[in-house]
Amino acid sequence: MPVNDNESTETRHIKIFDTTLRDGEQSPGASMNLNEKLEVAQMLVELGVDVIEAGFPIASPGDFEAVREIAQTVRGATICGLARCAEKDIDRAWEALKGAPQPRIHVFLATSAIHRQFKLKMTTDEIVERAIAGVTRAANVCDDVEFSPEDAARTEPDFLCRVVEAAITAGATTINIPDTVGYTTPTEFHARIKMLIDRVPNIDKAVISVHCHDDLGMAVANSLAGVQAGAGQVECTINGIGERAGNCSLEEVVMALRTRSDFYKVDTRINTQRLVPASRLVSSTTGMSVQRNKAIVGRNAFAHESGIHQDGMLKEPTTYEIIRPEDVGFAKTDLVLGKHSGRAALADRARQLGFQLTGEQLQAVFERFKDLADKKKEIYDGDITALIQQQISGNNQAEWSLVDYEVRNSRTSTPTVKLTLRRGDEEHSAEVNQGDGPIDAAFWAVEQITGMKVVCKDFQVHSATLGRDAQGETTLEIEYNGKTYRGIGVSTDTVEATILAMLNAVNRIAAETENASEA
Ligand SMILES: CC(=O)SCCNC(=O)CCNC(=O)[C@H](O)C(C)(C)COP(=O)(O)OP(=O)(O)OC[C@H]1O[C@@H](n2cnc3c(N)ncnc32)[C@H](O)[C@@H]1OP(=O)(O)O
Ligand SMILES: CC(C)C(=O)C(=O)O
Repeated sequence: MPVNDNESTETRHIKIFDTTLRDGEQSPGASMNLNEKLEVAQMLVELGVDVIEAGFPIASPGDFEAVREIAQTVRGATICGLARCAEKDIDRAWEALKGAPQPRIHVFLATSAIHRQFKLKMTTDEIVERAIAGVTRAANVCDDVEFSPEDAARTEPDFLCRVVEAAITAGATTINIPDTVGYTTPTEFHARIKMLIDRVPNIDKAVISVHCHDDLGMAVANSLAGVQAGAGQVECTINGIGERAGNCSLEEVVMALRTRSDFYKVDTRINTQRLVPASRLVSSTTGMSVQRNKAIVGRNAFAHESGIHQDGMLKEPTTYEIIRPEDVGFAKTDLVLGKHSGRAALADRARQLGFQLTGEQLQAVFERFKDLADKKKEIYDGDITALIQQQISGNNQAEWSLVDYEVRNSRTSTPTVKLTLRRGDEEHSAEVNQGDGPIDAAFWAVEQITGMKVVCKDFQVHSATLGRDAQGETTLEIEYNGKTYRGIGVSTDTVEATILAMLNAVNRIAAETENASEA
């Protein structure tokens, strides 16, 4: 068995054994029906996995049927069925698998002292005998037999070597070393695989496999340590689903092996561009959503919100990304605009939206953008467009600007609006207690401060963006001295959007009046 500890220069092929349909399905609530399993199995073939563990045929008629259907119809990967070291399990597994071009029976028996004493109530000799009997029965019908000493990571080293040697002699072609309860550590697991390679005399007759659980969040790290020590197969699941905290995540282990091939010096057959579609399919099929910050396939895995990172990404993507998003099936990097973003990302988005902003315009939009980002979790393109349009249409004559406002309103009382505006260096305030509602009251307050009596000809409010925290856009037309002026205002608060729209229009009037007096 060639060992790829760092000094080796040889590239080894690592088999990817996917157990989404068996161990993954053991996640509470993740059961899949026959059609769903077939769809996932097809996706696994597209992904390029070497082995699909399709189920545990003795578990139920449905599981049997799914393994049988997958064995009959899915081509391009070894199809595997799980069995206890029990005649009826092995026979049932073979019944489901036979007919597949590349069938595999996976026989398991726990070997650790805890499992022997409390669960199986068997001595070490009985375990060895039972393992031999199970593997022999499977090998009599199927050339490809995998044996797993369940809870191997907690099994006494000498006894583990004894069982593994016996299983290989009985015909096992793959020896899978499970860390069934996610207890081991990378250094310890590396040593365990190395020990088997060094001490089991016939180990070169079998491929060593690793099967790690994530109870301490180390399933991927432990699997990688196993590969580094010489394992040739990794057992894993899409999105890391599986018993309890789950299994080693396929997308993470594959991308770690690929991204750090300089270190591991191995390759896999996985078509990595299918990782995100596979993750989405399994998530929608099982109803188990993927957390946003999940490595490789999470929504945030290639999203950047911080200004310093976005600036780096715009200059050179490798500053903050070690994987190209397209390589795992994302369309592109996502530069999310939010409260941590800077001018570089805002200017870039403005350009993408078709606006060429001057330095001054960018600065003004940036200040309003930061105010908005403090109020809103996500800033959409519609928000940015609204901010820019407002700036472009109003920035030349921004004579009156909003400082603050306060609204008091109820179903039974007349609304009150306290408003403060700035003109030049001076602040002007008014409190009005009149109007049909807070928006009408806001109109009165603006009129009172600016001294402009206007007639509202048209007034519309609509949502400029999506979601509960969407920005409202107010557009209005007012008549002043026989002329009509338009105004636009955008805010998450419709009263504020109205005041801003009103000021937008009022400032046009003020600019015109000023120009006329200068002429
Ligand atoms: C680490 C793993 O992920 S192993 C796979 C775990 N997955 C599952 O268990 C899902 C499918 N399981 C099932 O549907 C059921 O447990 C069945 C059909 C397999 C068995 O059901 P039952 O016959 O009712 O047994 P039950 O589940 O209650 O207990 C398991 C029995 O298998 C025995 N057993 C456990 N592992 C093995 C093994 N590898 N080889 C032989 N016997 C075993 C247990 O000792 C126990 O036997 P006992 O009833 O004589 O004490
Ligand atoms: C059946 C074996 C491989 C298993 O799932 C485990 O030990 O976790």
